[in-house]
Amino acid sequence: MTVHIGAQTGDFAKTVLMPGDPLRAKFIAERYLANASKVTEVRGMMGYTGTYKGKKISVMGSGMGMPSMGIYSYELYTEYDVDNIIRIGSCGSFQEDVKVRDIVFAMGACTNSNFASQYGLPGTFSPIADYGLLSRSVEIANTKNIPIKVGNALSSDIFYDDNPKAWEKWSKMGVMVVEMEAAALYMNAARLNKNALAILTVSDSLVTGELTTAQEREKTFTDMMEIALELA
Ligand SMILES: O=P(O)(O)O[C@H]1O[C@H](CO)[C@@H](O)[C@H]1O
Ligand SMILES: O=c1cc[nH]c(=O)[nH]1
Repeated sequence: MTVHIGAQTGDFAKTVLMPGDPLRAKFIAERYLANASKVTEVRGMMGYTGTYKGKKISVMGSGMGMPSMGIYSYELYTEYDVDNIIRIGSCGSFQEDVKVRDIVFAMGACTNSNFASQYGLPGTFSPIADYGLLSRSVEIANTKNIPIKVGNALSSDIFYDDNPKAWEKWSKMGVMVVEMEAAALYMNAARLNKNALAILTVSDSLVTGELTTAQEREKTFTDMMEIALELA
């Protein structure tokens, strides 16, 4: 047990799927996992372990933002011997050709957060996905005939930006989407010699203003969930 996770040693699988929303974790456990049992619910951040096609898999919410993902991923890697964390999140599109419901694999995660300052590096760090997880996820998507995009994401500390046009500068640099956790996950994985990947579904577009509902974000982004389950 940790301060933030109520599970016992051995309760988590080597691979944990992590949506931001704990209700998306519950949905995945109920819909896809056989013999799922709840292993933690401290602070309402539900985590479950069960099997998918005979493989032991866990799924747990990360909460929103880099501090929350920073805490949960660190504890899973260091206290529960987890090797792989696959974030399955929603994101906003920065590009005209990245449409609502498209799936984006975050090869890199730019950030406006100060998370990396803890490492005291003499320069900037580029948080990147594990290549093995990334390349296998591309193969899985191709096999399933699910179209995907692979590219750069922004992990932002800010959802409601004082400057509503701030995203346009990231867009000019080819950054595809914005979300709020991948960079912290990638940095924890790098520092702890573990593996991570963020698979994202576009829930809204900063370009067009199109939006999906909270319920759609919880229950309908199933292609992303199924790719992550095959990858685990
Ligand atoms: O749908 P999730 O995984 O929570 O991801 C995105 O949604 C939340 C903001 O609405 C942030 O956590 C962001 O990263
Ligand atoms: O962080 C996020 C997630 C979804 N949509 C956004 O615009 N931002």
